[in-house]
Amino acid sequence: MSDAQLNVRAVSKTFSLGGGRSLKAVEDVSFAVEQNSICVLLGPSGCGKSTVLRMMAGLEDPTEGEVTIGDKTVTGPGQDRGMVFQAYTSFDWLSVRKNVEFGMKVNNVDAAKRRERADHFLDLVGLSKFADAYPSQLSGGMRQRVAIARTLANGPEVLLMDEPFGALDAETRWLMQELMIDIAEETNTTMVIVTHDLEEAIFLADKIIFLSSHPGRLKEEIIPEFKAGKRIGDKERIIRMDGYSELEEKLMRLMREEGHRET
Ligand SMILES: Nc1ncnc2c1ncn2[C@@H]1O[C@H](COP(=O)(O)OP(=O)(O)OP(=O)(O)O)[C@@H](O)[C@H]1O
Repeated sequence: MSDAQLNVRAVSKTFSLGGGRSLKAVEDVSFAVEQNSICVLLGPSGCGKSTVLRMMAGLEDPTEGEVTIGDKTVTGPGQDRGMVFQAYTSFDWLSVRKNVEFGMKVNNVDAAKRRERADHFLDLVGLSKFADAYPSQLSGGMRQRVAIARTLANGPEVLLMDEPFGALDAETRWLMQELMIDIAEETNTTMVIVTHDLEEAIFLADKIIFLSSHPGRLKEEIIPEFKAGKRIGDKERIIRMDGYSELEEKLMRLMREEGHRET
């Protein structure tokens, strides 16, 4: 596949720790994210997943290398990319609908269009009935759905998500993962998702980028071949498919190797 929308090219990141000390968090990482695909960044804690995602978002500058979207180099945040974090980032003094309209309002989208788009994305994430509620009245999973709807309503080409379901209980997490498959199918948004949850990675990914730790290097690029290029929106089904357990075992082995390397 050569229709990559996003390219991470030979990217390294060294953080200055003060007092003349520095930490190389990411070293010479390259990979491509194809248009309309879901790419999962996986690896042990501290391997640099968030740092790579933040460079894609333009929130950190690479020390070496570059991130490109189409033929443009990323030099800072931009409306072509939307970001969803683990922590709920809703505006608690605004209703759910106003939360989703927020970015559009900043961009001077007219009121009728804002409302129409907000209602569309609230429907997509299953929150139409809660449009007039306030975030404090919602569960964690619902608040994260507000954040996703708000980000999608701004029309990004790429959705960047950093452990988006990390704070949720197992059952809600499961439902959110299934929802993300529906959203990817419906909106054709390219997604890059950071996780350290193996099951989440296998379920969501068209491609898994596995990073090794200290510094984060590309250890393996894995296509879950057993899905045969299709997205399976049903977790119970995917877990029973031939090839699922083999991939899970492989990822567990990679995680264990990297865990041992750290100690
Ligand atoms: N702003 C910063 N200044 C200094 N060091 C940093 C900074 N941000 C990240 N690091 C370091 O870079 C390394 C990679 O961090 P990063 O958060 O990208 O890893 P991660 O794989 O996302 O971890 P986790 O899964 O635990 O969230 C870590 O050693 C971290 O301490």
